Amino acid sequence: MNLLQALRDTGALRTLDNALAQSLRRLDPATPDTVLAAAALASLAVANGHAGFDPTAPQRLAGADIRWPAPDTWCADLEASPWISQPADGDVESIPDAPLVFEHGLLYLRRYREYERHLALGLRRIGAHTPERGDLDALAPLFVQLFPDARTGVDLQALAAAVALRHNLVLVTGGPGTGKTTTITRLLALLAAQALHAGRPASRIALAAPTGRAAERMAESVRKAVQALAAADVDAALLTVLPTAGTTLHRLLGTIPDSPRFRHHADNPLPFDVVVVDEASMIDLPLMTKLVDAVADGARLVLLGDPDQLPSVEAGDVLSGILRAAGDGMEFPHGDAAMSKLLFGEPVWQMSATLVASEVASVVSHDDRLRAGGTRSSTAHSAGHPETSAPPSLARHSRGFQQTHVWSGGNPGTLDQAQATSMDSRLRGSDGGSFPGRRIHLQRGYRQSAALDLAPLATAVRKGDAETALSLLRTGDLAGVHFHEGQPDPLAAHREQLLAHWSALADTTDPVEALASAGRLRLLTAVREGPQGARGLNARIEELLGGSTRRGAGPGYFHGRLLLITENSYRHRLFNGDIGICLRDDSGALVAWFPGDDPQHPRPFHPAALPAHDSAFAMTVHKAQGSEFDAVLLVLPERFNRVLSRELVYTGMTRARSALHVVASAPILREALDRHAGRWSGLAWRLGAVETPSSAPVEHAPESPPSQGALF
Ligand SMILES: Nc1ncnc2c1ncn2[C@@H]1O[C@H](COP(=O)(O)OP(=O)(O)OP(=O)(O)O)[C@@H](O)[C@H]1O
Repeated sequence: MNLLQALRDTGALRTLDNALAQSLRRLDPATPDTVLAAAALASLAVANGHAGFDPTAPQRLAGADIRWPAPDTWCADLEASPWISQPADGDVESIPDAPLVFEHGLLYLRRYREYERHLALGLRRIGAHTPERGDLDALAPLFVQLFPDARTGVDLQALAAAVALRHNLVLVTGGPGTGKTTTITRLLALLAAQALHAGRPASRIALAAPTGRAAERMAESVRKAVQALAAADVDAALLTVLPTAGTTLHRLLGTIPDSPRFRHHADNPLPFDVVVVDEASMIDLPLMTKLVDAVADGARLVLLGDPDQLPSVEAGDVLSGILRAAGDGMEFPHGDAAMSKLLFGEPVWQMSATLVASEVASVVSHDDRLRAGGTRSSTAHSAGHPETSAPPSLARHSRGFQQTHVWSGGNPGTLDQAQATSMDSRLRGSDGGSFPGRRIHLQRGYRQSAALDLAPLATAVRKGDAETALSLLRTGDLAGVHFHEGQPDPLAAHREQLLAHWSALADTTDPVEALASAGRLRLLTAVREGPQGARGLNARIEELLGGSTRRGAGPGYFHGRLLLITENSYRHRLFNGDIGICLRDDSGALVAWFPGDDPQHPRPFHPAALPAHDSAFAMTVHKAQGSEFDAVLLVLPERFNRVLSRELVYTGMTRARSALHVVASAPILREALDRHAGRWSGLAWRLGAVETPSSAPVEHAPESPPSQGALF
């Protein structure tokens, strides 16, 4: 049997994938079967979130039982096909007549290869502009006021702000509560001061995020950070020019009805000097390309995100590609005496020692936290054990220096100059090559909650350390974390508490109050279908609520029903992931309320006039990205499903603010943590990182067969 037929028989291909292969066959009946199958798989790859398809690892995409062609012969067939172009250089446009492109080991649909190429060029264009440095001495007093810890050598937030003063393309990454938004707010105050000193108008600043909820959360964090700066006596003239509202990327770029194009693009760039975008891990390849395209020449782009979260549902994994190409910022500000003086008030060689000391200190403090949780000794870590908690780049810097005074005393000033020079040369070896973007990874969590001690568990999950995660869950020592092992049905085990919460939602007719209460608890699922899927759970919850308290309500909608918008509607200004609630008004009519720009003024809709929506008592982790809830019940399926990954579990868990309930079995949790949700992408390579497509983090092949059906 031929390969295309075998793929069709497994049910792996979508109609669209098959249609592409069939049209190539119709146009040229001599097209080899291996090329047709590869074309279908390149199309399927995009639907699975990849930018292209790697023919050396097809089993990651489909069909455990298929006899795949030998990679060499398959690649040779692709290279010989007239349907497939092979550009001589990653920066040149591929031949428009060829619908496919084979480049750096990946077979792309041409459109996605061109998105990647445009994105790489656009990022380089933004990063290539060096911002005016202004009078750094004049900025120093404010810098010290904003980052009082910088001079003691433990402040990566200060480093991030300093890097962002010096570079136009900056990524500030870190887990929840590591101060990404706080840092950027302080950076914006520094930029305002720079403009004031130089007699220039204040920078025009945009705050944006992929979803409405994420944009709202970001603006809220910025407002809080501004209040904190005001309380710390930062000049009010600097704070009044800072933005207080956020917007979605779609609104920022300006949608055009019934068109995938936006009003802002290279020829009509965004009217902003600084564009700050939160939740960057959620942005897919086409949207990031359009955003970057629309950033004006000379403007800054600051991306914030948590690289351990799930990648975008749509094709891309863009953030991870950019991160792999960007330097880690640790070389900064080598050779830049004025900058290092601003940051550290010290000469350059001492600055390097300070940085290393701060990194070692952060690994130590992380180990201390783990030890406090009673889970493991810090000895192996402190000796530079490969399992160090720091990301690889930082861990690399930390290793080998632990015998110095820095390690024993934690005092950055105690290194001698030879040691510092040796560190300095290692640090210099870590720069971002030719790619001008810079990244700083914040490590210290500041959002301490007495109610929820999530950090040790989140760290174990992020690292894929299932044994530690299970032991933390089982001992029950982490405040606010509960493990419901062997109780796969949350509606059986916790029925009374859950129903009490949802019934209470209907106790009010005030939409502001009801929307606030709606965010208190959420069932998050890995999958949409099946007994532990969002769809089935919602149907059962609706029935339980209707049966217990809402008898007589009309079909579909009822007072207290939570709604989740599942498509973007610019006409309604409602977007995929927005959550609302149905309430009866004084006349008895049901009204669907959704948050507006001002939380005190939600917007009413007629339920029947809403864009596509589901119930939102339970929702998938994918849909919950960018949102937080007081209590989260994270429900994993009983059977293995290929959507499971450590990123999914990490994203689900970190949506919780004060209580996390994990409903899962140990084997499924182990399998989930053994897998990465990584994607095939050539972006890092295009941006100058040295790697092959298969050296990027990609998911492991599942041990048990994947279940079929729509997953999210
Ligand atoms: N250097 C700091 N010192 C003290 N508190 C801080 C510091 N940085 C941040 N915080 C506090 O930590 C909390 C989280 O900060 P912030 O919202 O900036 O984090 P984030 O990384 O943007 O979080 P998220 O990923 O959830 O958006 C806030 O209450 C903030 O005031």
